[in-house]
Amino acid sequence: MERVQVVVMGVSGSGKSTVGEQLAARLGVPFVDGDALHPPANVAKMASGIPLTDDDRIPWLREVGRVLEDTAPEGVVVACSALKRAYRDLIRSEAPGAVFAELDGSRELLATRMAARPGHFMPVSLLDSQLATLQPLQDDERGMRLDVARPPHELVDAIAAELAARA
Ligand SMILES: Nc1ncnc2c1ncn2[C@@H]1O[C@H](COP(=O)(O)OP(=O)(O)OP(=O)(O)O)[C@@H](O)[C@H]1O
Ligand SMILES: O=C(O)[C@H](O)[C@@H](O)[C@H](O)[C@H](O)CO
Repeated sequence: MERVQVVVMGVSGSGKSTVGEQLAARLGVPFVDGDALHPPANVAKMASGIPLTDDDRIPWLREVGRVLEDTAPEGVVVACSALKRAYRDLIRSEAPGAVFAELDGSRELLATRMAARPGHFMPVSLLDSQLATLQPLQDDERGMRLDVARPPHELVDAIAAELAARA
């Protein structure tokens, strides 16, 4: 198998962790949750309802890129919001082979899923800022966009098929 360096991206509640973990298992590569790479100060900020700034995110995005590049020779799946084009450019500067799978959903569906999720640090009140910050994947970026109204196993199938078609 070709080396796979996949970023499962999207706003909070879009299913990055759920889909990313299952995709990694399907591909037989490690899974890393980008939330675990945030410095504690970033998590504390989000938990108190304050959106992160570019300055908060930039060192974290570099780390995401390094993890994509260095984790394992067979590749890795990383869950990372990667909301702006410039953020994805930064990740690609560390990991040029990165492919992005963007999880898209309506505000209503995302808010419902966030509210139903117990014990997570991210408040639903930050969803609007996440959506306002999001710059969807552009045509010249390697990747794909998927509708999160579909069940996780279908999303995993679709991403795996697209990766296989590109290999
Ligand atoms: N495709 C799906 N269909 C139904 N429920 C889903 C789907 N994807 C995720 N969920 C559920 O929605 C909630 C949010 O998913 P998850 O925590 O994976 O999102 P996330 O993007 O990783 O969020 P965050 O970045 O805020 O941690 C979870 O309770 C999860 O079980
Ligand atoms: O860039 C950001 O604002 C963050 O990465 C968020 O997206 C969260 O970490 C994540 O979604 C947890 O809810």
